[in-house]
Amino acid sequence: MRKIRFLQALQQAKVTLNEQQLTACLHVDQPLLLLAAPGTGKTTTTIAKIGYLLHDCAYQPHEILAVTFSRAAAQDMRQRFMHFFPQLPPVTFLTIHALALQIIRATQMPFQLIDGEFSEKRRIFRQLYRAKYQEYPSEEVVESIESYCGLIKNLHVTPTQFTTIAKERGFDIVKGAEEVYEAYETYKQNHQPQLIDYDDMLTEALRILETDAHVRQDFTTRFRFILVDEAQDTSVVQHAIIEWLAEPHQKIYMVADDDQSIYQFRGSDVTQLFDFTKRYPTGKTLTLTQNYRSTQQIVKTANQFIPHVSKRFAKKMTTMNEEGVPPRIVLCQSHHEQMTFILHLIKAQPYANTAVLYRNNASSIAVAHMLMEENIPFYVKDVYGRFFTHFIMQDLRNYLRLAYGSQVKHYRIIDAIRPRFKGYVKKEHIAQLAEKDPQANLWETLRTLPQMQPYQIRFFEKCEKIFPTLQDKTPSDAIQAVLYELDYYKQLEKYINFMKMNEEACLRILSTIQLIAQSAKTLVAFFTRLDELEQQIRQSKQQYGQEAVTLSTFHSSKGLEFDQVLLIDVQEGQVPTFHEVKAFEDNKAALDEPLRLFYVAMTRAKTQLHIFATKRQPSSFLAYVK
Ligand SMILES: Nc1ncnc2c1ncn2[C@@H]1O[C@H](COP(=O)(O)OP(=O)(O)OP(=O)(O)O)[C@@H](O)[C@H]1O
Repeated sequence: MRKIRFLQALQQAKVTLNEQQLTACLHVDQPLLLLAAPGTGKTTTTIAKIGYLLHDCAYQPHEILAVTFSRAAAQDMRQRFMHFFPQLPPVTFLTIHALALQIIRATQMPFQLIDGEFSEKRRIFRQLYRAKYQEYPSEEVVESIESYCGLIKNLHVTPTQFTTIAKERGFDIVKGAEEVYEAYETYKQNHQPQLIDYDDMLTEALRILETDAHVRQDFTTRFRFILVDEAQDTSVVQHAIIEWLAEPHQKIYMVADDDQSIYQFRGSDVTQLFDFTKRYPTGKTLTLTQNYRSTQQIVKTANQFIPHVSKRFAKKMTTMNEEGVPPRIVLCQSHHEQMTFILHLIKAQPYANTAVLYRNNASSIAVAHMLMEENIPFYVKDVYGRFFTHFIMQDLRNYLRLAYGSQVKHYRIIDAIRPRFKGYVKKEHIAQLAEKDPQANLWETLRTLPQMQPYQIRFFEKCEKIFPTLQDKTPSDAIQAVLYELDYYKQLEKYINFMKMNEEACLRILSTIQLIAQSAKTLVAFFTRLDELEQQIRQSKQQYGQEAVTLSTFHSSKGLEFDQVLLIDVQEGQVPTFHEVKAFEDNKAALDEPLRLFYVAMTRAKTQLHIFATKRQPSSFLAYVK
C-alpha cells in the first residue's frame, strides 16, 4: 500500500516504470547497488525513487542526499526531479566535492581554498618546478604533474604505492612529478592559513569524518538516506566518505554501470563496486537491463563486445526497439578517405542527428577544420584550446617566425625553442646574444660566440642556409624542412623521451598541424587559418542545442545519445594506446578501461553506428565488434 501516492505522481508526469525499475525504487530498507546498463533509465529510476521516499516512506526532503558526479549532473537531476514531482520540494543534490566542503566548513578550521582552482594551482606548480630545475615546465608537463597529484589523493595512496599502481595501469609519471608533489604538499601546509585544493577537499573531509565524532554525527543524523549516482566513477576516497556517512543507518543506494567506468585516470576505482556487499553486508544488487535507446542490432553488438572486459558484473541488455541495421566498420585507405566518408554521412542527415566521437581531443581539430571548410555548423563538447598553445605548435610558429627575420633581436625566440635546440644553444649563449648588436645576423653571431664546437658551428651554418628559404615554401613544405632538414623531429623525440611525455599524443598534435598546413598556400594564410579555426571552435559552444553536428571525445559522450554515431580514428595506439597495450603484458586487466570507454562510445547510437579506422593499423578492438 505504501507505494500508491508515488505511482500516482509518476502517472501524472507520464512516466511508467518497468518491472526492474519499480523493484529498484521500492527497495529502500537495505543498501542497494543498482547496476544499470546504458540507456536503461537509471536517472529516471533514481528520481522516481526519491519521489517514493518522500511520498510514501515518510522521509523529509532535507534528510535525503543525492550525490552526483558533476555540477551539471546535479542540476540536470534537480530539473528532472522538479519535472517528475512538481508538487514536492527538492532534496539536496550535491557533488561529492560540495559535500566535502560542507564537512570541512563544519569544523571551523581555518583554511583557504586555492583560488581559481586550475590557474592558481598551475601557477604554484610552475613556480615549484622552476625552483627545483631552474627552468619553466611546458603546460603539458604541468598538466601531467597536476594529474599525478590528483591521483595520489583520490586513490588515497603514498607516492611509493602509486608508482606500483602506475605501472600496472599504464599511467605515465612525468619527470619531476614526485619532487613537485612533495614540494607542493609542504607549500600548502606552511601557508597561513593552510591551503586546500580540489583534491584535498576529499582527503580532508575523510580525515574529519574519521576523527571528529561531533561533525560526523552532525552529518549522519542530517542525511538519513543517501543516493549516489554514477558510482562506477567514484574514487577510493569518495567511497570512504560515503561509507562513513551511511554507516549508522545503512540507507544507501548506489546506481552504477561498472561497464561504463571510464575515469580511472582521474582516480575512480570500479573495483570498489565489486566489494559492495563486503562494505554493506546486508546489501543487495539489482540490475536494469532493458535498453530504451538503441536498435536490437546495436544492443546485440554491444552485448558481444563488453564481455571482453576481464572483470565485470555479468549482465545482458535487451531491447524492445526495432531490429535496425548492423553497425558498420569502415577501413579506409587514408585519414583523408575517412574524412570524406564521414562528411558524406553527416550531409545525409539533419546535422543535429550526428555525433562524431573520438578518443583524443586532437581528432576534433581535423574534423572542425573540415566542417568549417564545408560551412557545416558544429558544436565541440570539450573545446581543445590546448592544441593552439601546445608547445609543438608554439615551436613551429617560432621556427617559421625565424624564417622572416634571423636577427639577433629575435634571440628570445631561440630561448623559447631552446629545449629542442639542446646541445646547440645553452643558457649562457642567450645571455651573450642579448648583449650583441640586435640587427646582426643571428646565426653568424651564434656561430662566432666563444667556445662553440665544430658540430654547433655546422648546425648554425645549416640554419643560416635553410631558414631564409622557408619563406618561399608552402606551409606544408616549410614544416617538412623544419622537421627533417633542421632536425626538429629528432630533437622533439629526444625531448619527449627525456620528459617522459606521452609520445603518441605529441605526435598526433604534429600530424594535425601538418594536415591543416596542407590546406594553405602561404605561411600567412596558414597562420590566419589557425586563428580562424581556434575562434570558430571556441565559439562553437553557441551551437549547443542548435542544428549542428556534435563533436565529442568518447569520455564526454557519456550520458548522451544520437541517431547516428560516427566513431573515428579507431586506430591501435589510440584505441587502446600503446601504453595500455604495454601494461597489458603484465596486467590482464589493463585493457578493461579502454574497452569500457569504447563501449560507452558505441552505446550512444540510437539507430546507426559507423566505426572508422585506416587500414594501416586499425584497433585490435575491432575484432570484438560483431
Ligand atoms: N520505463 C521507461 N519507459 C520508457 N522510456 C524510458 C523508461 N525509462 C527510461 N526511459 C527512457 O530511456 C532513455 C534513457 O534514460 P536515462 O537517461 O534515464 O538512461 P540512463 O540509464 O541514464 O542512460 P546512460 O547510462 O546510457 O546515460 C530516456 O530517453 C528515458 O526517457
